[in-house]
Amino acid sequence: MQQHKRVLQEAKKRQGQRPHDRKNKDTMLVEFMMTSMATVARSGSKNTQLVHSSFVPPAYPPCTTSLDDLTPIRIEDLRLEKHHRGRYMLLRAITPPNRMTGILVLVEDEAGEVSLLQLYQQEGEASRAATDVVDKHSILVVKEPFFKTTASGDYSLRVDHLSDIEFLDNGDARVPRLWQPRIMETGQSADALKLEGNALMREGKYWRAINKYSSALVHSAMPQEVKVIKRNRSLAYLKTSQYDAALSDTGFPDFGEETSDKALFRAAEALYHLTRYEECRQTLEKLCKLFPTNQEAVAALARAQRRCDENSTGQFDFKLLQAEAKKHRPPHLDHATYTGPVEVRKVKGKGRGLFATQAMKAGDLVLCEKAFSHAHVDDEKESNASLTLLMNVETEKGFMGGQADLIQLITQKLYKNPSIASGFTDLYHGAYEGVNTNSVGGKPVVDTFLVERTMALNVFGCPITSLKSHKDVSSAQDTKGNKFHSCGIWIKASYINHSCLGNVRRSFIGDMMIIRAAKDIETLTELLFPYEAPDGIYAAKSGQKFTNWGFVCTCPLCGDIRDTPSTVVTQRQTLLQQLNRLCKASSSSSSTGIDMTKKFERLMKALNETYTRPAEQVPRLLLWDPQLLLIRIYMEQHHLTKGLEAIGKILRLLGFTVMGLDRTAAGFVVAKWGHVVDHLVEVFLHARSAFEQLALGEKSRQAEQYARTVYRVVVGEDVSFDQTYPS
Ligand SMILES: C[S@@+](CC[C@H](N)C(=O)[O-])C[C@H]1O[C@@H](n2cnc3c(N)ncnc32)[C@H](O)[C@@H]1O
Repeated sequence: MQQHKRVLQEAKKRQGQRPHDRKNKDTMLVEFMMTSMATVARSGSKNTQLVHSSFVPPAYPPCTTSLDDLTPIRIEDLRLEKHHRGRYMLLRAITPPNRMTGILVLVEDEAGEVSLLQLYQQEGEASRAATDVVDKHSILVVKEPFFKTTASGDYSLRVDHLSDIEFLDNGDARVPRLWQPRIMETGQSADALKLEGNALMREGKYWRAINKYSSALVHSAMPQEVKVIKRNRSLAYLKTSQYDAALSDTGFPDFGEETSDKALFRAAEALYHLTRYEECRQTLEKLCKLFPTNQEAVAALARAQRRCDENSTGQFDFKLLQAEAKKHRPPHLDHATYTGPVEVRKVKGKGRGLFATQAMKAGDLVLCEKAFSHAHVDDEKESNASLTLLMNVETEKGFMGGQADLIQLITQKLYKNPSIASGFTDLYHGAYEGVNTNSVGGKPVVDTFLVERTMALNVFGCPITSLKSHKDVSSAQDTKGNKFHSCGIWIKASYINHSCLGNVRRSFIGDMMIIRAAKDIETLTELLFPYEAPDGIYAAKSGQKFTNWGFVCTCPLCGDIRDTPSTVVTQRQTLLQQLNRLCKASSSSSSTGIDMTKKFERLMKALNETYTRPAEQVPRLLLWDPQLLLIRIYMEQHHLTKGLEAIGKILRLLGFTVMGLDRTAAGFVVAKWGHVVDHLVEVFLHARSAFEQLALGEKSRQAEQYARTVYRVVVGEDVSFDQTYPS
């Protein structure tokens, strides 16, 4: 990062200069082809991790001027480190593309001058081949070109905003004569072009088919023919995830005369992907009525109905969701979002926040939200994967893997489907001011840097499922400390502010985020969860944990960390070390004698005395772990009274208020919920076991209910409870 900063500073010194040491065309061609060959060789070799690293330039806005109002500029006239505002370049690719972090290609202008062109935020190879984006002989326009020095000291045109580039069709009047192919499509009929489009569709070349159909439309004047070509193009748009355009091509919402089943079906598909489930359902109902023998439509209607039900009732088949998350890679699940009784409100000092509009009980479903965008990183797969590393010298932040991929995924989604962009662009994006227009000349404008900033302030890491991480944590298999590389954006959940001691908790099943109340919540309470799970360590820099998010946490735990003198922290550490030694000794010897447990209790008491604020206000997160060990020891030894006492202690350490953890017939009640951790399931199950052995059936059932509630909060559902904890 520092080295690149120096490169950038050096480059800045040359800002505005016209470079006089540009390489000639032949040298550039040879060098480019050598680099391309090396990329291919690297990607083909086994057991190598291909790291594509790239430095993000200082943020700059996309072009918001219509092409008609821009004037041309040639490569020769470009100045270094400059955005040539008000200008455009007409270019032709003279090489096939090379895919690195971006797509690289050599281009020439009409004067035959050559430059490297770097295109960023283009789709990944898996969804669109680089040659489908730009290939040898592609003709394109770069709006307000940015010319810069590359990390290797060469010069390049760099395009970060998708909307700053426009590809021209051969038939386009702006294509210079010199670059026009010998056989022009202008001579072809609309019907012939449509047939070519159909052939490309059959070959799976959807992007090229779109171009063919678009050319056909230019040459067609007959309404019926236009309708057919558009209907065909709508399928190509669906295949390339351009749902707004697909919907528009079907003639939705009135479809005109003689509505075809294909148009209705494609409109319904587009609506489904735009998550407009109710309109999708209505369209399919119409289709089923008009074409009652269409079995595909019947199945699609049933699917749309399920999404509508999930959306309105919050009833999900969680067993199915878990099975799907296990099976699908990436784990992108086909389900709707349910939004519970919540609303966005302003909060003093925090911008906006999410509030409960109804009282909720611990375990209640607040949100079950489908990711707006989700980047899956297979944590188990280590080799031969390509990894993107983006470094922003301006903000001194780096994005790796999932987060770097997410910027590209979101940018593409917004560019392809402007109708759903506002959900994302309305999210908090700090001080970055985006451009105040979202379309120019009927084409969407997407600001990559706004996407990057918004992503950084709203992204959440996620496991493949919280069920898996719960099992890992419970069996002490979690060696990564819950650091997940997959990540995503969940729009509604993004309005939730941070507190280390939140009242709701998020969990995941694939790309579905499930938020449940982790406490009983009163109406109009602000919903809060920890952005990072608190560890209870009293370190001086704990308060700086959230500087990346632009705030300092003021929750009671962080307040206590700040107020606790270092002498107390040292004393606590010494006691904890003694306790750890004792734990190790107990695990290596088969018997855990009375002496040892007494020592344990003494140390725990001494540790508790180092805290001044009641655990009800500030949970003692460092202590529940050893306390759990004590519970296990007592339960193993069938010291049920001691076991129940120890359970009461752990719950109080975590801020719970409980009653009835004894041998009496009085009910076992959690009067107030504290901080929920995964191991609480085990704690309540120990209580169930103790009560069972004491023949206190009702209390045992109650303890199991609490275990299930905690499980629901940490895993997201409780249908898998019996399998995870067979009795
Ligand atoms: C995911 S957004 C949460 C919603 C945001 N408050 C809004 O207005 O849209 C994260 C941003 O909210 C603000 N925020 C979250 N928790 C906060 C807290 N405890 N105190 C102050 N600001 C907080 C910070 O600006 C943070 O970067």
